[in-house]
Amino acid sequence: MEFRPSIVIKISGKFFDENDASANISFLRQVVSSLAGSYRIGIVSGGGGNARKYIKLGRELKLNESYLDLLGIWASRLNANLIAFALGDLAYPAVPDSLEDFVEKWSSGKVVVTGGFQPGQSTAAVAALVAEAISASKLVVATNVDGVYDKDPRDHADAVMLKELTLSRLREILESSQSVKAGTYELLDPMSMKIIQRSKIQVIVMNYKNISALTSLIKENKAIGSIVIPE
Ligand SMILES: Nc1ncnc2c1ncn2[C@@H]1O[C@H](COP(=O)(O)OP(=O)(O)OP(=O)(O)O)[C@@H](O)[C@H]1O
Ligand SMILES: O=c1ccn([C@@H]2O[C@H](COP(=O)(O)O)[C@@H](O)[C@H]2O)c(=O)[nH]1
Repeated sequence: MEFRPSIVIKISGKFFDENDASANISFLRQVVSSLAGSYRIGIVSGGGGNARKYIKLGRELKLNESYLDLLGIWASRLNANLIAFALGDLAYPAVPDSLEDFVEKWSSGKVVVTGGFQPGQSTAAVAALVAEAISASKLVVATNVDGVYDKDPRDHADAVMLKELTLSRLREILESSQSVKAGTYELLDPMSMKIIQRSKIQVIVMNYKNISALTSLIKENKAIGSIVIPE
């Protein structure tokens, strides 16, 4: 069988909270179907508004962080199931619950869609772990901003987008917003950055509104969003 390079696409949970979420998912399906003949694709989805809603309810009920994370994991798995179902025959029809399970399902040759694995991390860490395990050539982080900024663009109108940056610079930028509390992770959590560093995974952060550009990003190496150099 012909070799197909592997890529991982991490979709922010915010993707599922947009008014046009079903149109977004249809676009994603078109892109995945146009790439699947030449690339092996792993998809990781975030938990989004559902995760935050259930984590907030759990926090009001004084549940511990581990249970709150589990609620977030279930929300991310719900989103993952939606994508897997929408991809139909292209995707493995069940969502993995661990890295071992992911690898087993990956051996089917199909697209594998996953949510969270275990408490204490975000789905960005899952994406990095999966990318490492399948030796992905790229990890694409599709989120609700155009790339990595020198500070959080949600809070700073003068934030400047960086087309290229090192992982160390990204770590410095995200340092002040790094948290390991359920539902509060932003963009890339500490665990994801450790894995990216040790396996030298190339990361591209882009806006999911531009999802149709994924094809030229993957096939032609077109510069889109921010590229994070793992050094
Ligand atoms: N320096 C920065 N550059 C870009 N985005 C940043 C930065 N600092 C913080 N952010 C925030 O990170 C958010 C993106 O994180 P993202 O939505 O990918 O996380 P997620 O955990 O996958 O989402 P969710 O929790 O909704 O599932 C942006 O909305 C942005 O406000
Ligand atoms: O492996 C994982 C993945 C996720 N969580 C928890 O779920 C929420 C939602 O995931 P996001 O990546 O933030 O969208 C996350 O905040 C964690 O609380 C987890 O524990 N383990």
